[in-house]
Amino acid sequence: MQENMESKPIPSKREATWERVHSIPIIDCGEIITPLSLVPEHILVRSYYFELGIVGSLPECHARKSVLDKLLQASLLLPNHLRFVVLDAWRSQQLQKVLFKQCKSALANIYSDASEEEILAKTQQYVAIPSQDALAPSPHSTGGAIDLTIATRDGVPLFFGSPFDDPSEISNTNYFEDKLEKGELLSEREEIALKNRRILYNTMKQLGFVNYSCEWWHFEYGTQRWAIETGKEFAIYGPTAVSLNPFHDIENH
Ligand SMILES: C[C@@H](N)C(=O)N[C@H](C)C(=O)O
Ligand SMILES: [Zn+2]
Repeated sequence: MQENMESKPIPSKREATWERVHSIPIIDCGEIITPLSLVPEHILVRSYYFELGIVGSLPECHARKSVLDKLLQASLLLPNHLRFVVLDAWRSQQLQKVLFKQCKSALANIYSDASEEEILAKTQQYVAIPSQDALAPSPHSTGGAIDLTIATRDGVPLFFGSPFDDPSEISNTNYFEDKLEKGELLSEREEIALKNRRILYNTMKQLGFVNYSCEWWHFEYGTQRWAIETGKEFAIYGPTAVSLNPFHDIENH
């Protein structure tokens, strides 16, 4: 199974604009949002922004129930010595705002000659505009978006070629595939990153997730982007809220 996952190239794609993404209707199916840390034998959860102490973050990661179910099934496709590590999933509006602001100022520092408009456009490549608009939500506010990586069961994070949330071209899911296509030789480390990106992409894809092509770690199910890429007429997840008690639904039945 592993060989297939790491040898299958990631197809290149043209990412839809945010405008196009937000033009897709949403009919929320009302599915519950659930904590992701209750199946640690298959999925590890490290709430990345909480560990960084960013306001608006939670110690737990939450997603829609089907996202958890699919993630669990995808985890069974991973080679036995590997495990998914979820870094973020449902996101509060407050957190989305902080991430947007932080990324914008980091990019403004890097591209000091760029105009405000250019910086804004670049920022939107790496962080969605904070929105809980029922027609145009940021993907993470729906519980259908998930940021994840892979580690070995003995605790070593796999190498993906760029750190999580690095706002640069090397984070493009296809970065190493593109190099290969151009006939460039990959170093040994780059070969490893290429294979690890393929493993993550192909396992998630098999369960119906779509990847955001600027970020090797970002996947969606049930969202507007998912609807575009899977040919659905409408998205099934709109913006939602999280109950801080994971057993809330059980207690209410
Ligand atoms: C901030 C980053 N981890 C991320 O999730 N980016 C996408 C584009 C988003 O904010 O939806
Ligand atoms: Zn994300």
